[in-house]
Amino acid sequence: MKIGYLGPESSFTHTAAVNAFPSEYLVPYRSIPACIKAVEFHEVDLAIVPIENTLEGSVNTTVDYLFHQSTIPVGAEIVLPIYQQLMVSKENKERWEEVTKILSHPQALAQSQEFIRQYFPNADLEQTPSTAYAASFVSEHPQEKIAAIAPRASAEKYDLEIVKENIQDIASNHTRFWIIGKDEAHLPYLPVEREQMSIAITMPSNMPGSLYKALSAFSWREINLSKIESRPLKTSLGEYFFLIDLVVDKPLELIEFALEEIRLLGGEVKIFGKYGIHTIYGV
Ligand SMILES: O=C(O)C(=O)C[C@]1(C(=O)O)C=C[C@@H](O)C=C1
Repeated sequence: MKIGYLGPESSFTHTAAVNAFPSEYLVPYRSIPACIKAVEFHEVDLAIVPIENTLEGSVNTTVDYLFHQSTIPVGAEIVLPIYQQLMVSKENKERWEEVTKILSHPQALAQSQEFIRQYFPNADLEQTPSTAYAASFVSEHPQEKIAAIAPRASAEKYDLEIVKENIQDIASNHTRFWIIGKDEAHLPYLPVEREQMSIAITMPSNMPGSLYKALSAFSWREINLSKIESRPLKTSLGEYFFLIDLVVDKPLELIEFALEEIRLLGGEVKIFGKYGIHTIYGV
């Protein structure tokens, strides 16, 4: 089986992929849309993409692409602890405080903003396609006064020196990843903690209390929501869809009835998938 991921090797997504699929063939891609397209064009069987982080919230690129441009189902979720490290070339390890530019993926820069404000308030911040890409760039430009924020695995892979450890704004930082694709996602090495369903609903714009009415379909059936968030529909100002995660601890029929009730109210429902959540520990 071929599994696409946001590369290069040693990115957080790569770590999630290695833990989920230790013996499958992993294929790196340069962006999240490229990973999703690789599934659509059958270049890979499944892909793994980040969906949400404790500190920074939803990964909008993933949410928007899956909502607007794709019908690929979600088959499983992986939760990975995220520790950000500041790393420089071996040549710069004694003078890391002179760094004038920090490179990383926007999510990693945002997750480390308190650290950056405290230690490098004047540094330029440059966004890269992934954390591992930032680390590889630093290793290719060893003389430049630049640093990368990336995983420990990237420092090992690109022979960089970690000069400040675990610089993310909170100790307990996690990212959720979705495994997407038509094929079933079998993860024999990672036990399922619980089941969840993710959906997007769009309610008629001129209906007072439409969100309240939609949510009551879950409420009176005692279906628990673990997330609700609005995203722009990209049609006009004030038009949104709602991304909702439902806890699946009751018969599925009950959820199906609730979704049917929302449709009868005039709402549109897109089901991303019903899937198991697997947490990776000790990485
Ligand atoms: O850049 C990486 O290493 C990634 O795998 C991407 C990504 C993300 O998009 O959220 C994954 C986990 C971390 O939250 C930071 C970055």
